[in-house]
Amino acid sequence: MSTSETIIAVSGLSKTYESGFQALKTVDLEIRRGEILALLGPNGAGKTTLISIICGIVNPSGGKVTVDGYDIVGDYRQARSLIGLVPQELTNNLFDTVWATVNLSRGLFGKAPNRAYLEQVLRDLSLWDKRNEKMMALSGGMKRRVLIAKALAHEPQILFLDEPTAGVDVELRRDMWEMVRTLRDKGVTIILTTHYIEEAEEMADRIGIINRGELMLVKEKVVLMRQLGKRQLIIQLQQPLTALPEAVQGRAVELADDGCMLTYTFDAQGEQTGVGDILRALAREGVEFKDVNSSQSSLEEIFVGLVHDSNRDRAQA
Ligand SMILES: Nc1ncnc2c1ncn2[C@@H]1O[C@H](COP(=O)(O)OP(=O)(O)OP(=O)(O)O)[C@@H](O)[C@H]1O
Repeated sequence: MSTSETIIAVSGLSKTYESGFQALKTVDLEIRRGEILALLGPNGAGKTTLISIICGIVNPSGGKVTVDGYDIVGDYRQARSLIGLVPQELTNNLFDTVWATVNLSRGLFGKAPNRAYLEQVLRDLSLWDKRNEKMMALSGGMKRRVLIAKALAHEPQILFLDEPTAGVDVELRRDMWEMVRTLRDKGVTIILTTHYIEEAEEMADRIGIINRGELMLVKEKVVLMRQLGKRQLIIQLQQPLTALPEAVQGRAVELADDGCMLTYTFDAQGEQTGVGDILRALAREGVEFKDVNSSQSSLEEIFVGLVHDSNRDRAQA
């Protein structure tokens, strides 16, 4: 096994479906061993297409992907055996039991039987008590848990989760996050696609944003939030103001909430935030504060801003 930092290398990857629709346009991406990478993007952005190509389900139209050095086309079996995929859609044979489903999946990858390992996987996913039940008798949430167990059955080094928590209840979502963290602690590389930005915010080490078949950026989550996030100082006033105080005119200060609140937006990265200046200037003018606090824009605001700006630029082009 290679120990290089990159476990999946995607270069110049493109996909045009038979309909002529170009779902991916020259994607380059290096996924690091042991990281949790979240791929965010609106509906139809190309997330599933990208994952499906890496997992060997969809053929690329151009470019190259290697998984731990194995080419996904030329060395398909080796590459695929390193990967577990939890797809969006339920794909199980409804007449099989939970145990048979998971055991069969392990066998398909040519792995020797390992009852103890599979028992642990089922226990971790709260499925052990259901092991003898037929798939058709399970609830939707339980079926999803089986999809995860199936993906883990052959002890993959890499786990892809395609919108793992779409439509699942709070408990399953929490269990899934817990499981993802445990797997990461064991060194498994995890790639998840999601519409839930808070999920990426909570879980990911790095975040990739896909829009219209293009990977717009891939960055460390903390860097992304620091670079693109804006901070805001929110000042609640004792007495409403009818106009912006002169001392803060020309600064990024706005009067809101019928004159009862002042907001000051500043660059979170800047060396000088200007917060002290603003507060002193207001105090000098006799403005009295009821409450002062600050907020950091969320990943959701950053994401919406980025995708919105890019779509607007395209429309204007
Ligand atoms: N087999 C196919 N033939 C033609 N077009 C397809 C095919 N599969 C996907 N597409 C199109 O490619 C685009 C990207 O789809 P994809 O499923 O990769 O997006 P996604 O980002 O995963 O979206 P979602 O968040 O809705 O799952 C969509 O416009 C989709 O309609």
